[in-house]
Amino acid sequence: MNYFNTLPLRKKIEELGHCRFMEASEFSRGTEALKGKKIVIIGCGAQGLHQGLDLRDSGLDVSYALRDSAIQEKRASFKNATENGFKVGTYKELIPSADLVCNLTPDKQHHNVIPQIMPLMKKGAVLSYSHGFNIIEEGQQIRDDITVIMCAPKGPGSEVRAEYVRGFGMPCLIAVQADHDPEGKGWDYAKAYAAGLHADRAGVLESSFIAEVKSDLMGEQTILCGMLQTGTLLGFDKMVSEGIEPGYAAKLLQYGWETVSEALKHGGITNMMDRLSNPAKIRAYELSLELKKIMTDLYRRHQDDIISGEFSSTMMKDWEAGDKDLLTWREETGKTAFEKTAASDAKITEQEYFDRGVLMVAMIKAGSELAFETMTASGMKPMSAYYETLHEIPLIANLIARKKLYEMNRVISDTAEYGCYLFANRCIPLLQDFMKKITKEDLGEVYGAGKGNGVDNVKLIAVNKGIRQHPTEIIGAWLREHMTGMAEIAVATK
Ligand SMILES: NC(=O)C1=CN([C@@H]2O[C@H](COP(=O)(O)OP(=O)(O)OC[C@H]3O[C@@H](n4cnc5c(N)ncnc54)[C@H](OP(=O)(O)O)[C@@H]3O)[C@@H](O)[C@H]2O)C=CC1
Ligand SMILES: CC[C@](O)(C(C)=O)C(=O)O
Ligand SMILES: [Mg+2]
Ligand SMILES: [Mg+2]
Repeated sequence: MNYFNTLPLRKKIEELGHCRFMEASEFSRGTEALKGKKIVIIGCGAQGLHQGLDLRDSGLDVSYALRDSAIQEKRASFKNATENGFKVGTYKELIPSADLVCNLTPDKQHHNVIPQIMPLMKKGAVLSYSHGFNIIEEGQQIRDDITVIMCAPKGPGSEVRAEYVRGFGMPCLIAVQADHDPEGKGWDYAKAYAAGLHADRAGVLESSFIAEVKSDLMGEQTILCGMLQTGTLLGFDKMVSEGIEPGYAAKLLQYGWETVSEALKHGGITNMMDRLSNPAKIRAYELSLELKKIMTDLYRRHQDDIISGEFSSTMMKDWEAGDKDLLTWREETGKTAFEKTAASDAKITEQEYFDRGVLMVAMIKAGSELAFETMTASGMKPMSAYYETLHEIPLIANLIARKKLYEMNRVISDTAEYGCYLFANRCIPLLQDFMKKITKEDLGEVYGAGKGNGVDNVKLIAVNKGIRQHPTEIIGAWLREHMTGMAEIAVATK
């Protein structure tokens, strides 16, 4: 049963808006609450492996409980854990002595996994999640003596590790589930968990399971994955139809998202737009306004379906059908011309990715502002919407640079992958007419080459104002001031 839908409106609003930026001083005890405690992670995939490596490097005692078949067949999860020197055991061997059990199995498995592990957990143990789907959308019941917490990194597992290794961290939302903190230790555990991932170096929000799940689903379906998939597939076909060499088009898209969105991390949309020439900036701004107009209803539809539970019930029907839709969509994506075209070895400089990628910049701007606006209009707070949109875009774009859309959809959760295809399959037809007006100058060639940097002052001032006054820029500037340790990512191609 959908837990969110059982709540009175007052409670829904309160939980959706639960968001407080946690000060560095609140993490002064670091990982102390978890020191000497047995942490058992279930599942050793995208989040499981990388969180485990971070927690161990932070001096904590981590081992992995895997299902019997994974151990017997020495599957990837078993290899991930053992080759990294972790202790591995069955549920029966490891869970009874665990102080903290981290459920890092795929969301679609939670309703199977939790009933298996719950009887094995010792009295008063803590159960943690990195996403609220099972508790909120499925209404999973947990034993009364168990404390239920969340530490949800706002980025892919591989990047949770990469940011830690770079000396920074991944922003996290932490939460303690309502009525599931019988000993009052939930927040201490959640804070220590976040500190173990070095999330406090990037920003930790005190949140709720509800705020996390409703914002996370929205971000991943729209701007983070669905929009990048949409822009990539449409952009590639457009460039090729305009006579741009396919290998070059593939390269511009594969590495372009990563390169242009890196500018976001450091200076938000303002900085990304400032990387364009004046005429290109005005063009990107105008395209982004048009895109926002066309896509507003689609973004709202996705958020509305997430809030009402329509999205989760549709996806759960697909789980019951053996992932019929998911697997079809995955296969279709694999067969697209973009996925099948290898990037050429043509040299594209870092600046050229901006100059030749005006449409990509416009899509990132439109998509991230729209997702931010839609989330905040639905009761989620700006800080949380910022992490879920702007901060995370480059972290997802990195995955496309590595191995195209395949890599993005492989690394993100099953829930995100499903939502990504769902959105892209709706957005691609919606943007057909818009794409007819797109020229090679908007994507593929240098915008306004040879025409100089001159523009109308009044227009430029209005555009700059429009960019800088967006609420995502206001909260972003404040949050970035707290991210002093952020390290630059080495962009794949410069
Ligand atoms: N992917 C990401 O980057 C992010 C994920 N999250 C959340 O983290 C959680 C984990 O997701 P993610 O890391 O993507 O998951 P993965 O799909 O990467 O990993 C799943 C792991 O769980 C194991 N597993 C699968 N099915 C079962 C089962 N029935 N019983 C026991 N173990 C099983 C798999 O091993 P084996 O099959 O060998 O048993 C595998 O090691 C989810 O709640 C997700 O929403 C949050 C933020 C980002
Ligand atoms: C963007 C997808 C994500 O929410 C994530 C990496 O944060 C996921 O579920 O994988
Ligand atoms: Mg997420
Ligand atoms: Mg997610």
